[in-house]
Amino acid sequence: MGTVVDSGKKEANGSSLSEKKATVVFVLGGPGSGKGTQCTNIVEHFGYTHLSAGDLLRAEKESSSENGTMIQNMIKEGKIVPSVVTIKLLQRAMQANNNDKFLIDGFPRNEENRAAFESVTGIEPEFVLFLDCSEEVMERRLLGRNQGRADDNIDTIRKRFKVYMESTLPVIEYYNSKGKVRKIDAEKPVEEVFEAVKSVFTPLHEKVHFFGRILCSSKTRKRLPKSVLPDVPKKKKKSLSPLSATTPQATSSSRPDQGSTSDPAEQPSTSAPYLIPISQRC
Ligand SMILES: Nc1ncnc2c1ncn2[C@@H]1O[C@H](COP(=O)(O)OP(=O)(O)O)[C@@H](O)[C@H]1O
Ligand SMILES: Nc1ccn([C@@H]2O[C@H](COP(=O)(O)OP(=O)(O)O)[C@@H](O)[C@H]2O)c(=O)n1
Repeated sequence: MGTVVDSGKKEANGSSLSEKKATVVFVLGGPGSGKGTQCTNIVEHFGYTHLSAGDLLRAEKESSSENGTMIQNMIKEGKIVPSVVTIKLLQRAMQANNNDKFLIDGFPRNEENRAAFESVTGIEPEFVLFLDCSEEVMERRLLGRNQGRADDNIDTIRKRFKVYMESTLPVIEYYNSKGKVRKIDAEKPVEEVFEAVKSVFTPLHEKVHFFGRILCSSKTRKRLPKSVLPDVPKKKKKSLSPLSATTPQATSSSRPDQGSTSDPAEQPSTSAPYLIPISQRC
C-alpha cells in the first residue's frame, strides 16, 4: 500500500521518508489530460497533498541559479528534466509536509524517473491514476489553458506529446503489468471525470482490514460499481462463470488498462460475501 519499503533511505537533510509511512498515488496522463484539475478535487475530497512535478520544477527554475537555466530549456523543449533534480524537489516537499498521503502529479514521466524514485525513496505507489485522453482534446485544452506557460504553444505541445508517447506510456504499461493502473476516461466534463475518480478513491478510504482481506460494509457495497465487486453466490447455487476481476471505469481502449491479477491467491473469495482481496481495492 504505497508504503515505504526501505526504512534506510534518507533524504539529504537526514530525515527518512519511511518515518512518514507515506502513501503515494501517481497521477499520469498526457499534457492537458486534466491531472492538475482532478488533483485539486481529490485534495478537497480525500485530504491528499498534491505535489505537481511540473509546478515544483517551475518554482525551482525561478529560484535556482544552479539549475534554473537547464530547467527552463528542458521545459521549453518539452524534455524531461534529470531525475536527480525532480526527485530532490519531491522528497523535500514530502518531508516538509505533515500529511502522509501524497498525489504525485506528472511523475514518473519516464523509466529513469520511475526507477530512480523507487531506489532513492523506497516508495512504491498505492496505484497509478491514469487520465486517458486523445491528443486532439488535450491540444485544444492546452491551447486554451491561458496560464502564460512557456510550453503551451503548438510547437512545444507537439514535442510534449511525442515525449509522452515514447517515454511516459511505457511507464504506465509497466504499472499496468503490475495491476496498479486505474484508468479513467478523461475526455468527459470535469465533474463526470471526477465521479469516476471518486469511485477509485472512495473504496480505499472506506476499507476495513480483516485478516488480510478487506471488509466492506453493505452500505459501501451498495454504492460501489458492480464491476469492482466479486459475485456473491446465492445460497445453494453454484456459480459457473469465472469471477470478473475488472475495476471501475475499465474501457475497451487499446491503451494500458487496469490489470487483473492472475494469482489465484489474490482472486476474490466466492464463499464469503463482502470479503474482498486487497488487490481488488476494496
Ligand atoms: N474534463 C475536462 N474538460 C474540459 N476541460 C478540462 C477538463 N479537465 C481539465 N480541463 C482544462 O484543460 C486545461 C488543462 O487541464 P490541467 O488540469 O491543467 O491538465 P494537466 O495538469 O494534465 O496538464 C485547463 O485549462 C483545465 O481547466
Ligand atoms: N517529472 C517531470 C514532470 C515535468 N517535467 C517538465 O515539466 C514540463 C511540464 O510538465 P507538467 O506536468 O507541469 O505539465 P503537462 O505537460 O502535464 O501539462 C514537462 O513538459 C517537462 O519539461 C519534467 O521534466 N519531469
